[in-house]
Amino acid sequence: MRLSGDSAPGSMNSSGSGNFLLVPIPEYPLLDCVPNKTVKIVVLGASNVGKTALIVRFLTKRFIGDYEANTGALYSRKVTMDGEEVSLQIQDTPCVALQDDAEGLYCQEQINRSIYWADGYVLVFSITDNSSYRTIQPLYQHIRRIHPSGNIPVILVGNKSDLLRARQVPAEEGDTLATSLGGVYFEASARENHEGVHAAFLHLCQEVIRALGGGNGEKRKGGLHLARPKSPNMQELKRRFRQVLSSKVKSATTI
Ligand SMILES: Nc1nc2c(ncn2[C@@H]2O[C@H](COP(=O)(O)OP(=O)(O)OP(=O)(O)O)[C@@H](O)[C@H]2O)c(=O)[nH]1
Repeated sequence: MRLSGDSAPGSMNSSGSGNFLLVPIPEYPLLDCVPNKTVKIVVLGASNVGKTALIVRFLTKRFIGDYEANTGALYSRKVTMDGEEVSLQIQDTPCVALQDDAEGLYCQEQINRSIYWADGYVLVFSITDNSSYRTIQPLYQHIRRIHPSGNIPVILVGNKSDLLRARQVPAEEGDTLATSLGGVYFEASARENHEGVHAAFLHLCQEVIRALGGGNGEKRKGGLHLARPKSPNMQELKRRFRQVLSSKVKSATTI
C-alpha cells in the first residue's frame, strides 16, 4: 500500500482522503546521495501482509493502520551505520500473487524493475496467512531469474506477530525457508513493535554493504537490463529540474 500524500514527503498536509493519516517521512533529495554509499532495498510480498506498514514503522517508528492502495513509492533517507553515512533508498511495491498453478507469479513490470534495481530484498508474508507464505519461494525464484548470478542479500519477515491466535505459519517454517534462501528470518509486528522491524532492516542493510564490498554501490548487473524504477520522488525531481531549465532558458532569452 501507499502512504496518503507521500508525493509531498515531509509535509504535514492533511488533504486527500479524510480516512488516511499522513505520516511525515524525512527525506532528502536523491541527487544529494552520499557518494559511493547507497543501499537500495525493495520490499516485496503478497497483498495485505504489511509491506507499507513495515517501511513506515522503520522510517517513522509509527504505525498508522490505514494506507491507500500502493502505487510503489520510493523513500530515501540518510542514515548512519557503523559510524558511516549511508544513503538508504527503500522501494515499496504493489503486491505479487501466485498464479493458478501456484508455481508462477503475477508480477507487474514495475516490480521487475524494482527487483533489478535493488541491492537487497525484504520478502514479507503474514504469519496469519498461509497463502502469503506460499508466494515467497516463487518470488525468490523470480528474483533469481532477474539476478541469475551472485549473492542476493535477502531477509524473510513474518509480519503480524501480534496476532498469535490467528497464526497459520509456525516460526520454524519461516526459519527453514529463510535458511534455504540464504537469508535470515525475522518475526515482526509493524503494529506493536519498532525494535523487531528496525533489527530486520538494519541486518539487511549490513548484508548489502557487505555484499557490495563496502564499495561504490555499483553491483553485479547480470541478467535482464531494466531501467531504474519510476518513483514519485524521481518524477518530482525531474519536474523541478525541467522548471529550473525552463526558467534559465527564459532568463537567457530575455537578456
Ligand atoms: N495486526 C497487525 N496488522 C497489521 C500489521 N502490519 C500491517 N497490518 C495491517 O494490515 C493491513 C495491510 O497493511 P499494508 O501495510 O497496507 O500491507 P501491504 O502489504 O502494503 O498491502 P498491499 O498494498 O495490498 O500490497 C492494514 O490494515 C494494516 O493496518 C501488524 O504487524 N499487525
